Amino acid sequence: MNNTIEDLFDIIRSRLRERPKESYTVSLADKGKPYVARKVGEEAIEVIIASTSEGKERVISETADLVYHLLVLLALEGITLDDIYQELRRRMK
Ligand SMILES: N=c1c2ncn([C@@H]3O[C@H](COP(=O)(O)OP(=O)(O)OP(=O)(O)O)[C@@H](O)[C@H]3O)c2ncn1[C@@H]1O[C@H](COP(=O)(O)O)[C@@H](O)[C@H]1O
Repeated sequence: MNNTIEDLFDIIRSRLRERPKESYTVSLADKGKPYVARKVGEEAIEVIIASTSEGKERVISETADLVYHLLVLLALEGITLDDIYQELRRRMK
């Protein structure tokens, strides 16, 4: 359970390398980085809406969508989770 984000990120990166036809990740990436970045913004707005008016279950579901789309964007940027962890650790007081 603890490594779920790492596992999902590995799957996303392997989809982008191997490009299987049925992959949502590949179809998303094919629309271009600006499109993926906008999806991250949309999913963030959906988290806000869920949090202000739709309840905990919807917040969990929309957060999962947000995390997935953010991981796809990071992969397209060539950023690793270690890069993010390093930055978080640098700020840690
Ligand atoms: N975790 C996810 C995940 N979360 C959300 N989504 C997809 O993100 C989309 C979000 O829905 P939206 O309504 O916002 O978007 P949409 O209308 O379907 O699509 P757009 O035309 O707006 O791009 C849905 O189609 C979800 O299926 C995900 N798609 C894939 N994964 C995982 O990513 C990995 C790779 O998946 P594939 O690339 O499909 O093999 C697998 O482990 C999957 O389980």
